[in-house]
Amino acid sequence: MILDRINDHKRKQVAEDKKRMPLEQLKEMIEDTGKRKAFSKAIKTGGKISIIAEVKQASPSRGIIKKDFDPLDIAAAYDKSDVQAISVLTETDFFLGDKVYIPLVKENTNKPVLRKDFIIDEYQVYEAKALGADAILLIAASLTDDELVLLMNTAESLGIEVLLEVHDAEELERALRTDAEIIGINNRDLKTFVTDIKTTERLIGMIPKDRIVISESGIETKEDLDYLKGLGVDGVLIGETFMRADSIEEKVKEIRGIE
Ligand SMILES: O=P(O)(O)OC[C@@H](O)[C@@H](O)c1c[nH]c2ccccc12
Repeated sequence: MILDRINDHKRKQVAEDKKRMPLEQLKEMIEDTGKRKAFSKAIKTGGKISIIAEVKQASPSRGIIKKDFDPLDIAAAYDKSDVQAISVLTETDFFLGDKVYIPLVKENTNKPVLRKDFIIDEYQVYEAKALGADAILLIAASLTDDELVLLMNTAESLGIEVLLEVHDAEELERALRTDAEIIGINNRDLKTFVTDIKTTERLIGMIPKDRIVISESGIETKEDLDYLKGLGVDGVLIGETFMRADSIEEKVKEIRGIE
């Protein structure tokens, strides 16, 4: 299964990273920006659906998505567009991301940034903070309940927010037992790569109104956005559709229904 493969690989990488830069040293690089909750504030618009736009070069299911990939250009386009936050893939071997893309992107925008990676160790949460991320993704399918609580507590202590991703009812039940404020429903099954936007419809009814709900993956058109809005999601996470667009700014307008 691909998710297990990625996580196994990640465990080895984190072990090497810890040798290169021990946690104590990493902690010294963390600055307290005092900026808390920037991510959830930005995506709680109180009205229109919010968009988290992703910086994504490739994926294991699609291969290379964007050939002339320049994270700075993409960040600049997202900065000018009606998107509320930016997700940056930092996983190197399956998604061709890079940790340095976070500080790079932050140079070109003040919008909050989510670190999108396969986080299985506290070390990576400290790293996300040192890189300047406002939020991290945690994937319920990759973590035990105890690991989830530990990583969420670490994030909380650093003033970094968590988008907790689920794909099915069982994962969602586990997520709801934590105090995760932001729940992501991934329409893509990370075990099979099958994407079905109706996943959101199947799960959203279980989620109490006080949580922020983000629908992730496979969102391509204005119709998709309208459909998800109708289901009551607060926001969407979109990567490929923007990466394949000739103009990101035009694409954002198109799916928002702005002429
Ligand atoms: O490119 P898409 O289909 O718009 O999907 C974006 C995002 O949801 C997807 O990249 C994603 C969702 N959860 C993940 C976990 C790991 C890696 C990637 C992801």
